[in-house]
Amino acid sequence: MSTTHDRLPPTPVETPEEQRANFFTDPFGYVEKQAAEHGTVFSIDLGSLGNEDTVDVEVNGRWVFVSRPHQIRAMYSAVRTTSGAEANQVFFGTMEESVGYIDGKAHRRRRAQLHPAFSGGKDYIAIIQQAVDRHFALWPRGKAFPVFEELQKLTSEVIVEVVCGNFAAEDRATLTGMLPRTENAKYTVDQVIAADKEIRAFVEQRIPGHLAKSDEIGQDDVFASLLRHAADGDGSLTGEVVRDEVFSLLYTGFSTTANSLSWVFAEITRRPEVLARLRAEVGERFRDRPLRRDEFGDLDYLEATISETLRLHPVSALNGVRLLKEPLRIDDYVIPAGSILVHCAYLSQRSAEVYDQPEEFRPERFVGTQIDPYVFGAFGGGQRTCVGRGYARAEMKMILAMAIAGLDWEQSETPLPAAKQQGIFMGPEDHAVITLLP
Ligand code: HEM
Repeated sequence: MSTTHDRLPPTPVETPEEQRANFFTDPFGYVEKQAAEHGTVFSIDLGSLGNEDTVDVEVNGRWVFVSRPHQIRAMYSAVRTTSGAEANQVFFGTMEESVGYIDGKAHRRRRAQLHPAFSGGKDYIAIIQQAVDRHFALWPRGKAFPVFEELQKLTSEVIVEVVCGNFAAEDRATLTGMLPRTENAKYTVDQVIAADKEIRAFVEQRIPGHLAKSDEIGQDDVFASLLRHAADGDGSLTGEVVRDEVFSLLYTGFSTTANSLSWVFAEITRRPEVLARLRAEVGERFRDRPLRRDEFGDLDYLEATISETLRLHPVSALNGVRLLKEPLRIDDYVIPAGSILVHCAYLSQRSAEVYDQPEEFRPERFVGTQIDPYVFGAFGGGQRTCVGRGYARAEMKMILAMAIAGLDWEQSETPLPAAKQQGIFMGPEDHAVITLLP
């Protein structure tokens, strides 16, 4: 238990309501301000997570941000004394039964059930290539357009195919059309919640039909694979669980990559030297054919450009969140039980203590280097590291390789757009406006 002698992390002078309003208006700007004033460990009151029955709300409102590799290591190593599920409620409000919402053994088992689908089990590369071909042909030529909106359509179509490939074509088209309504700053919170509910209901309605003909349909999408585990006697996979798991994968699967790809476009349309190196590496190879698995390793500079983009533009200021069940010492502070630890990759990845010349966009820094999860935190860390990180990198690599080989665009002369919350995730405020040459 915490005592009055424990040193608590410094906190802003504003009222809790002001802290929340300031953070949610400009998460990156607000954490930067706190780090400049208070150093590498500080807390912001982002509100209780509705856990008043189980934790002390006096401390539950404290979200303690950490951003140095040894602090992040301490946070992720405290597996037995932290809960990701309880802290994740801040994100997964409408994905109640999904992997983000469970801890311990059940969490490990669910991850094992999801893992094969996202680690090479399915040939999603061919799916991506076909979708890219169709979508690139439709992107406007000779006039400025927000590439984020186009990327959302593309990444939704691909994730629907990967997760729900056995749905009827019209159902897949409906889902693909619905998903972008869940992540775009132009929609109100109420509109987003309504879209979440609609999609979950749509998925749920299809469960009985798929169960009935499970012998006929392929087992090669995530939906079918979860239903098979359920049919094999895994009682934890109820209809509600399958519904929420499928929704969580569809949502995280399209929105994160669309935002991150938009940042790549925003960066490379302003950096002719980076684009020239990418063009030299990619060449003509992927204009008309997919990137083969054995060629993935060849594109070091492209891979490094994706890492460098995720370093400067993580999708969130909250890259890993864990509710403390017991006090934890971090540097001079004893963080009380009930607090929520936050791994803030935005701060660590822009710190001169962690990266050399952090403000510069230099993909070279990642070429030929091993990624250290406590230094590069765009995918979170520890036992809950992003389930879809391999898939996300492969999808982004494929789309970018085909864009670099097959599209040409005007160089942008305007400053890089500010980051803006699009839904759960952060993307370029202007939705990354680009102009393709005819
Ligand atoms: C650029 C793309 C992506 C980024 C930057 C990203 C980032 C993250 C982060 C920071 C976390 C939290 C990890 C933690 O708590 O330690 C996470 C978790 C998760 N991600 Fe991703 N993600 C991406 C793509 C995807 C994709 C494509 C999928 C699925 C298709 C996905 C599915 C998930 C799931 C299910 C979790 C929860 C894992 C758990 O709690 O065990 N993500 N992701």
